[in-house]
Formats: sequence, C-alpha cells, structure tokens
Amino acid sequence: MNANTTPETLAFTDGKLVLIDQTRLPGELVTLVCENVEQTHDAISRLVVRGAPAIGIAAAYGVCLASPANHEGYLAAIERLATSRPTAVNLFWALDRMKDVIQRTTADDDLAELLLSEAITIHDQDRQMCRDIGRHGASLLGDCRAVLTHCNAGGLATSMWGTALAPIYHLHQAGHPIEVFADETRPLLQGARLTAWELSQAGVPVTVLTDSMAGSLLKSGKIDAVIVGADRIAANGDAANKIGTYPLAVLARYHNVPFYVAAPSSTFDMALPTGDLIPIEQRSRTEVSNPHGTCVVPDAANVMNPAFDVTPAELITAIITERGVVTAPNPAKLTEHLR
Ligand SMILES: CSC[C@H]1O[C@H](OP(=O)(O)O)[C@H](O)[C@@H]1O
Repeated sequence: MNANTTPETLAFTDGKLVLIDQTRLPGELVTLVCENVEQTHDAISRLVVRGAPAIGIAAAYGVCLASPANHEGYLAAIERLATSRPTAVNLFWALDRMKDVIQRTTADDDLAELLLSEAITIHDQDRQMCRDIGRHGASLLGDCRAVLTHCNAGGLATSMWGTALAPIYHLHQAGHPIEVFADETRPLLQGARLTAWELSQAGVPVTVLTDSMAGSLLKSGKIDAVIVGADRIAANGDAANKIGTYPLAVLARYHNVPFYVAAPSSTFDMALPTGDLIPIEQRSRTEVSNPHGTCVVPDAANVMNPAFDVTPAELITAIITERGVVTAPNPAKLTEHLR
C-alpha cells in the first residue's frame, strides 16, 4: 500500500503530540496538539484519538510529555494515562513497554531519549503490522466484491491503513474491484463519520447504512464478508469490539457470511481466558440522549451506553493478524500463532 492511502493519524514533533481531531471529522480536518500528560489523557478519553492501536501509540507519546521528566514523573504519567479508557488492551500493552524502559534505566538523564525512541518504535511497528494485516487479509477477501464493516478500524484507528480496512486498501490499490458497506455505528457514528470519510478520501466506494439495516443487507446476499477490528481479544478468541459487533456476527452466521476480525498481536490479552472478563467501557448517557446537543431521550428515562460488546470465538470465521490468519480460533491455535 502506498504511503498516501490514509493520512498519518498522529505525529510527535517538536516535543508535542499532534493528533487529527477525530471528533471534528468529517466536516473539518483539524489537528489538536497535546503538550502534557493531562491533555493526552483528555484526547484519548474524548476520542479525539481513538481505535485500539492509535490509543496505544498516543499514550506512549503521552508518557514522553511527563513533567517532571524523571523516574517518578514518567511512572506517574503511565499511571494517569492507564485511566483514560479501559477496554483497548493496546493502551496497556504500550504503557507496559514504556514502563519496561523506565525500569531498566537507572540514570534519569537517559530516560527522555530512551522513552521517545520506544514510542517511535511502537509507532513504526504499528505501520508495519497494519501493512502485514492488509497483505494477509487480502488473501481472504480476494474473491470479495462487497464487504460490510462496523465502526472504524481503518487508518484513523491506527498509525495508518488500519486493521479491518487494511486488506481493502491493499486490494483497491491492486486494482481489485471492492466496495464497502459501513455501519454508521451509533451512538458516536465512527462508521458514518470516519470510515466513510477515509474510504472516500482513498477512492474506495463506500455506502453508509444505519446499524439496523445490517440484517436486511446480509439477507440480500449482496455482502461477501464482514470484517471488523477489535479492542481486546481473549486467549480463547472471544473479541471485544465496538457495540453492535456481536449482533452483526450472529447475523453473519445466520446468513452464512464469513465474519473476520482483523487485529495486530498487540490486541491479544492472553492473560484473560475468556471474553466475559474483558472490561467494557461505560460511557456517558449524553452520547445517546443528546447527540450533537439535540435531546432525543427524556431526562426521566434511563440510558445504557456500553461502548463495546464481545463476540464469542465460535462466531468468528478467522482472525487476521500481522503474522497470518487463524481460522476457527481457539486457545491452542492462538497460543501457537502468537508464540
Ligand atoms: C483497530 S481498533 C478499532 C476499534 O476501536 C474502536 O473503538 P473506539 O472508536 O471507541 O476507540 C472500535 O471498537 C474499532 O473496531
């Protein structure tokens, strides 16, 4: 995939973290600059930067903004950033890598350079992981003409190119005719706002549908495969992803449509035996009751707003990582794959 397929989601320049502000898309392509840990924590919590890999990379750079720039300051930064969002394991995977650097470095004055070097390595490795997921996923989607996806697991959710969308960019650039149907993904509309934006920018045909239309679309026979990202995958292959993914997997199975999960190895949490142990982020009621400031739910009513659900491994046709494809995932296969 050539470099200009999707924009760089984030960068660290002149000692500052520069983020595409994803809350402003698709109407405005603007950046938000984080100059300290608190601003980075806020950017992750408000989904200025979002998507499991992108959250991990942003948090790694956020540690580099710690003050004071010493062991205690950096460890406090890691502790603070770990409270930004609970579900995407990539956040904790990246922070653990930064903590390892601190713990194996004695001299404070070496730390700033070593930590920035580790954050840059995490960022660079993510680019390669996404590129490899694209290559491996393309082998699965090679006969597909129309795929359905949920939320945004594209370049904006990673360093660039994405996970679920990486195979689509790979095929599109190879001249393979493929179109994407994108669930709008209530309540924050990452599909309508972000997936449709980045695919359109790349020239990939995309159609937005409301989440409730997915069943009829799958019943129509038009969809050749469903492909989604993940925020945390347990040791048995159960996968947490944006709310609405689980019912999509049930519908795909009912209509005999392959259901693929694309994620780098940094999204696996092998310490969790099953997905029911994955922490699910509960977000504010206003995201559901007052979208864009318009009241659509009476104050007297209660509101649910879990940001993720868990798809059991038995509903997943295959998991695509940067290392290859695991069909019918189970603990033994995943342990071997990630060895
Ligand atoms: C490539 S991980 C993308 C993953 O993250 C999204 O959640 P959020 O937008 O809340 O960060 C969603 O679950 C995507 O599949």
